[in-house]
Amino acid sequence: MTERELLDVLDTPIYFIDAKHVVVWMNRAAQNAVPGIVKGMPWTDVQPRLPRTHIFRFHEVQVGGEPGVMVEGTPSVDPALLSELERLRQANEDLETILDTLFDEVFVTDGEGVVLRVNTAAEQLYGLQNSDIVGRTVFDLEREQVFYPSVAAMVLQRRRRVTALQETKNGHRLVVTGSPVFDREGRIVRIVCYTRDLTSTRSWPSVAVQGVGQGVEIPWDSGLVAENPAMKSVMDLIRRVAPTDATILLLGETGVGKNRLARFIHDLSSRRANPFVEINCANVPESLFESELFGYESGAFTGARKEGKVGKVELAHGGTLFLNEVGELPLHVQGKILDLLQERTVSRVGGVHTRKVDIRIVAATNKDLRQLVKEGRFRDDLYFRLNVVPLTIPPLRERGEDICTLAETLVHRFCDKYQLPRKAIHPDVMACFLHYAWPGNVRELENVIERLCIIVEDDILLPEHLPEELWSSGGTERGEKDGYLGTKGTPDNGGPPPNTVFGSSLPGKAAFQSHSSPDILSQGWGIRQVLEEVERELYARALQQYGSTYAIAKHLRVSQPTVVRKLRQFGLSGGRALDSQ
Ligand SMILES: Nc1ncnc2c1ncn2[C@@H]1O[C@H](COP(=O)(O)OP(=O)(O)OP(=O)(O)O)[C@@H](O)[C@H]1O
Repeated sequence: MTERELLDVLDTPIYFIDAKHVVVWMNRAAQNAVPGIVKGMPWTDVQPRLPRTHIFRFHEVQVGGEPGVMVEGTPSVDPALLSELERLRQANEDLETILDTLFDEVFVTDGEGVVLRVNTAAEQLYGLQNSDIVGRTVFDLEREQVFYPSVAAMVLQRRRRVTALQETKNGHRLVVTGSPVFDREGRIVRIVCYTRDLTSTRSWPSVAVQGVGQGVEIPWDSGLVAENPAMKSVMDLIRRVAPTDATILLLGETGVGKNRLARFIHDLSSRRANPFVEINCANVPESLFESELFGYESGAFTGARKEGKVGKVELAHGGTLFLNEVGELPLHVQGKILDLLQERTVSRVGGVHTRKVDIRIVAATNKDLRQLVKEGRFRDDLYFRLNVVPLTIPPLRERGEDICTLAETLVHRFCDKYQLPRKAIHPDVMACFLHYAWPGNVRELENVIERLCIIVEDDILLPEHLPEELWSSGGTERGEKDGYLGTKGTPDNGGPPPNTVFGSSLPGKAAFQSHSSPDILSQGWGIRQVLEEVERELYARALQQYGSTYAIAKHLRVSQPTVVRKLRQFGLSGGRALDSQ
């Protein structure tokens, strides 16, 4: 190949000009770039016609054995475009740096569930290089159990923010919140997942996360939350037995939702248009039981209404009779209930007639009926009659998935109810919720959240807003029994020593003693003020001891952003310029 043939195959336009400034040769790219330029043309005629899309450089060369010039054009880039590109490159670099300094994992996908970015925290959580995650779909990663379930997949399915518990292949237990980002047409274009690792701070709820998308579809307007697999099984069974007339016995601790489920059973049955009548057996005085249940005829007893009274059983005709707290039924009434269950007839107190009733019985108790039978306080024949379809509702502490979803829906519900802007829940708060034993179950969670929604002015619920029993739940009965690690911790498990604040384990105990001494009472300090002072002191000492906000976060078992916020709040500078915030 000759030199000219070689230049002809190049994409860059090239012109050769001789010593008299006349074009003596040009390659094909040059002919295509500006048609009409021919050999022999003076360069002064050519130059104004050169395309602006190129930058032309001049090189001194020998042309036909004499000094000449080779003009070479390279595509030019708009300087504005160049600086925009540079700005974007810098912004991207900043974003990567910010993401990588975060303690927690951040995971971003597109609207198809393809992973676009993850920060370095992810490598540790999933035991994979970022390059092994980016570009894959969350569905594949879920299938390969790199993590399970995929919260991004749940967000795609539900088109709303989702918080759920997740387990990773290498044994990390995470609380993940995924938020959708929509475009103007309402399409999901990004899902941003923020992850909190709970592995080292608590035991996992006793039921592992499984079966997302399995189980029952609860009617959207039931408002019932059942994401936990054991709870899903309960709902599954309810769905199957509700349409039958089978007697159902709901078992479970106080506040787990027995009442709510009894109504749900009624609503799912063909009796839904007829009455749902509840009698709370714990609230009826023993002497009034029979008349409450079965009614009475006029003049049946002294003090009775002249016109008589229809009992609850008759009122429930065609519908459902809900015997709440059935374990409290007096023995003599138990026999009558047994008759009712067998005969489906009722006779009013003081009456001679029996009436047929068409009722479905749902009963509930938080007592151990078998134990009551053993103690002779509950008839065994009635127990067997009621125990046709027993449904045990797990306590809330065993339903981590439900805690997360309930907490979020309740925050929305109460903020809407009180016409307040909706609040977010900080992952540390969620972790406290997951720690806590919830002796009052869903009812207690409802109360806590309602109170928080009203009291907290910030638009995010933070650990310091929680009532004491919740933020110190690592030391609750459950925490200690199960070996949970909480904010109290123990020296054995790497947490701060017990009673760190007022105890003798920390050096410089004297600093705290002034607050813990009886003097404090005479100073008229409120508990909040005392706690704040102690917290300030603790942060001050941690800052002195560890220096870095990351190290403080690790030792105090809070997130690094919380440390930064606290140090600011208490006016404590240092911490290596707050470790880049
Ligand atoms: N799965 C759930 N989803 C949403 N809300 C629930 C759920 N379970 C219970 N709740 C709510 O929790 C509160 C307590 O529920 P409920 O009164 O049904 O409990 P319970 O087990 O009958 O309590 P008790 O034994 O004290 O009578 C109610 O406000 C109820 O609506």
